[in-house]
Amino acid sequence: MNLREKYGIPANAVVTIAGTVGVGKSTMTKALAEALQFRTSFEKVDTNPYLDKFYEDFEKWSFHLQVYFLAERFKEQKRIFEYGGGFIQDRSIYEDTGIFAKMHYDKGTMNPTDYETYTNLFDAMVMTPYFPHPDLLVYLEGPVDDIIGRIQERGRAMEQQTPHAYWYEMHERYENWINNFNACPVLRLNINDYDLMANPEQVEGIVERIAYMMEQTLHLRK
Ligand SMILES: Nc1ncnc2c1ncn2[C@@H]1O[C@H](COP(=O)(O)OP(=O)(O)O)[C@@H](O)[C@H]1O
Ligand SMILES: Nc1ncnc2c1ncn2[C@H]1C[C@H](O)[C@@H](COP(=O)(O)O)O1
Repeated sequence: MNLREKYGIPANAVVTIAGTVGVGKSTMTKALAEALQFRTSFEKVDTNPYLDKFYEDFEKWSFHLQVYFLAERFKEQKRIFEYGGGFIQDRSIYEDTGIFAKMHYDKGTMNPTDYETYTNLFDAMVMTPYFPHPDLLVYLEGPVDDIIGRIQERGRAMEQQTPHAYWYEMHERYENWINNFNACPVLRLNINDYDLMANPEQVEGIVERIAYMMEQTLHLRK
């Protein structure tokens, strides 16, 4: 019996992992997918044709990058829908608009017309049958300096060269964003409370909390 069966998590569940850059989403996605025998939906960073350019010149590439991410995430959403669920998704589509696009618009590195075009496109795309909300959003949080340390260690040059002020601002925005998020149920996990790299067996406790949360929200919906 795998952990999904042990804790009664539906085989068609969709769990999305959210949190700031470097917090540990991909690591969590892999661990949960293995534990639950679910498929994964990852952000593809290495093949993204805009990401490097974006970090070099936010103003020039913000719009291109957001449209690219939106298309990629929508394709993934469609794939999840076609398989009938059973997925762990690395980053939610809500963060693209609620964190990244908004942050660059507010900072003046995405112009107002582009921002309006992007948000119109986003609203039109997510309001389709291909866009069921996830059953649960697992939100990873932790001290910003620890997270910056992980970004430095991971070694993506474009992120290492980005001023720390960018990560501080993003971290603060994430806090505000999650406190107001209500598109689906949320399970908050602090990165100081588990370490899946040193102690992979801790995934079971996380699965248990996911199952409990899902059961509670199903009861509430009945
Ligand atoms: N528990 C942990 N302790 C230390 N480093 C970690 C831990 N979990 C993840 N990392 C490392 O932190 C970096 C960022 O993790 P990752 O899962 O890629 O984050 P994200 O997908 O949120 O950007 C990676 O180099 C990863 O190996
Ligand atoms: N919507 C986005 N806008 C700008 N940058 C983004 C967006 N989504 C992801 N990113 C960046 C942030 C990181 O540099 C990489 C991958 O993110 P990660 O949190 O490490 O999975 O893409």
